[in-house]
Amino acid sequence: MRIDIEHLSVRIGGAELVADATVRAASGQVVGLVGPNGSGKSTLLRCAYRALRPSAGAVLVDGDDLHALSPREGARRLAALPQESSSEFDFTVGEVVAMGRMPHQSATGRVSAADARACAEALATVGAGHLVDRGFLTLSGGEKQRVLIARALAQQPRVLVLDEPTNHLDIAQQLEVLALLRAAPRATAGPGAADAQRPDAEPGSGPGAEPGSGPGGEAGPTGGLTVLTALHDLNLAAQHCDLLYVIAHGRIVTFGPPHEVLTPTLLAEVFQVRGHQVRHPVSGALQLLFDRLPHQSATTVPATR
Ligand SMILES: Nc1ncnc2c1ncn2[C@@H]1O[C@H](COP(=O)(O)OP(=O)(O)OP(=O)(O)O)[C@@H](O)[C@H]1O
Repeated sequence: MRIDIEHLSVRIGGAELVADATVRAASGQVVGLVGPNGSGKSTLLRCAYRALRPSAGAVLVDGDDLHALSPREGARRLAALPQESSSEFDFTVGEVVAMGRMPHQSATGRVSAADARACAEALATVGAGHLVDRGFLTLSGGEKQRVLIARALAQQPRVLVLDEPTNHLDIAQQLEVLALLRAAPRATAGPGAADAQRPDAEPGSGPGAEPGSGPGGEAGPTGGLTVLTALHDLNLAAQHCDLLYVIAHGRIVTFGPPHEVLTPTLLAEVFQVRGHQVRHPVSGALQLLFDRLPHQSATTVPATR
């Protein structure tokens, strides 16, 4: 199932927080949204999981306007992990994860064997099965984050929208969670899903290209978990995302495979750092090294609002 955020704008109190943003994730892709603080990532994602209604544009889930679907149908298709979602639930971990099953339950709210199985699997996936009887409030920040990811997985969505899922996680857990998100599409995808994750099978990309308009752009495989996630850590984004969209001042400035997007020029213009692309000495994966940009040579993306 794909998600297409089409020409989306958000205006609040006279300010345009997001302007004409188009972000597309084909079925089974892991798509990252990166940008500096205050660039509009959370605002865009809040529209993508229905917490905010856009002023213009649309969020399409498999071609249907998400904001026109019933809440139940929307929640069956799409789950979210908001940025500040560590709500103070006075429930056990098992009860918090079971909340993810609500879109699938009858009006009586009776917990079926399928519900129990989905919750147990979700907790096991994030390595938190042992926490099931703990009070949510007693967990560490990282444990809470993993439980909230489990709640989203228990919802068995086809599209997962996450805002900074690695918040509160130590480095091992950051790598674990992102590997998990990458593995999820392969675990649940239909035939051909693995192909869609190859860089050479990704949509047309780069500045000026229409997102999803290139070879393969409309050809995501059927089935599979589609992930759209905001990430601050550009190295994690580079290593775990098929495609990156870069947002600055509420506008998408470029998108494409990480190695094409995270160029020294873009890192200087958008993130105000001097960046170098290197390869991991063992894995060969793209790595970014940063240092401060000399102040006098800093260039900035023109403000759009
Ligand atoms: N309800 C609101 N009213 C007014 N301004 C808002 C509102 N929500 C967000 N903003 C502003 O919109 C801009 C974008 O905010 P947003 O939270 O989307 O950025 P972000 O890219 O997610 O930032 P960060 O990386 O710091 O989390 C910020 O300047 C923020 O102050």
